[in-house]
Amino acid sequence: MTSHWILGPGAIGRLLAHSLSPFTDATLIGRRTLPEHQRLTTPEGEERTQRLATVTVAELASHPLPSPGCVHITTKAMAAETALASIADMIPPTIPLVLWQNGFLAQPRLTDRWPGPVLCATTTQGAYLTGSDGVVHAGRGPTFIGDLNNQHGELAEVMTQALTQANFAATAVSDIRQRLWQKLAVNAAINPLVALNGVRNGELRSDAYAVRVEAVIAEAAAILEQESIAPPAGGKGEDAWLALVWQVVENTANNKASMLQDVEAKRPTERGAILGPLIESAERHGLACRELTKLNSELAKLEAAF
Ligand SMILES: NC(=O)C1=CN([C@@H]2O[C@H](COP(=O)(O)OP(=O)(O)OC[C@H]3O[C@@H](n4cnc5c(N)ncnc54)[C@H](OP(=O)(O)O)[C@@H]3O)[C@@H](O)[C@H]2O)C=CC1
Ligand SMILES: CC(C)(CO)C(=O)C(=O)O
Repeated sequence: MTSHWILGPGAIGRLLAHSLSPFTDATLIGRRTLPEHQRLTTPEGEERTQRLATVTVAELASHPLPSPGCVHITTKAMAAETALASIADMIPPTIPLVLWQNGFLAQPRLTDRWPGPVLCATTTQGAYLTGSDGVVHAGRGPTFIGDLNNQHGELAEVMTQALTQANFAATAVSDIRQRLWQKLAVNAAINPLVALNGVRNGELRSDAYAVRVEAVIAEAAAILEQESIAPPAGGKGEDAWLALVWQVVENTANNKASMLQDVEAKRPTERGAILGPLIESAERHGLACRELTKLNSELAKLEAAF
């Protein structure tokens, strides 16, 4: 992979740019001008400043760059299509995309609409921004890459090699759809409740919230079965999902989940990409989704007040 454009210079976008830049040609593309000198704080607390190639969409339009080898889209889920549309005239439609969003919103839509290959990544790397020139790499974790129709296995291999060489450990997989939905299920059980109640993940274990967590999992487990998404760790149905969610709550007890961070910053949440596909699937299959719909409405009401 010769050159990478990274569209969406947020936490994941900057982490990717910091990782790739020492090894290959990587350009961060955003809506606003960013300082060239960007600071990365590693999980070990080390600070490194690098000069990253950054450009705005407007600058790209007036001073085109040579076509890249691929475009990583690292916006939030609801912004991915608009972001791609803003540069679509500047790249051949055969360029491979890599979608880094949580949930399952941008992935099926862009797989259907983009003529070139569309890879999807699901990552457990953790990162957050500290102003316009800094990103904190809070925790390392694996990344899995594949495409929804399993037609681009070789490309996924090339991409994971480029990332792994840049110390961004990644593995090509043939079951990315399963993995995206599994992560979505965990996010649906944790994120809306902590965001609505302003609590850290571990609080969900208290009586005040546990019943609602379990109600979400019961609805999600039935929906996932209809979507042919295997329960985690070879387990069976709702119990396996419950065990996974409580394990993640335990492991991330002290975390402020991403949706809570969005609510605190009065930013729109990714509810449409996380709760949306579950509710849409429940409606299609005639399944109950009262708790999921209630969470979605409560979040919509909260966001409307921002
Ligand atoms: N951060 C993390 O640890 C993890 C994040 N993810 C997922 O990765 C995705 C990205 O998350 P994250 O990096 O945290 O999000 P951020 O909010 O930090 O970054 C999103 C970036 O996209 C930019 N953007 C929005 N619209 C456009 C546009 N039209 N053109 C160009 N840039 C645009 C924003 O810029 P602006 O400032 O102009 O709004 C911002 O820089 C999400 O789906 C998230 O769920 C997954 C795993 C871990
Ligand atoms: C698993 C969880 C909920 C951990 O905080 C997460 O992925 C998020 O914050 O979005």
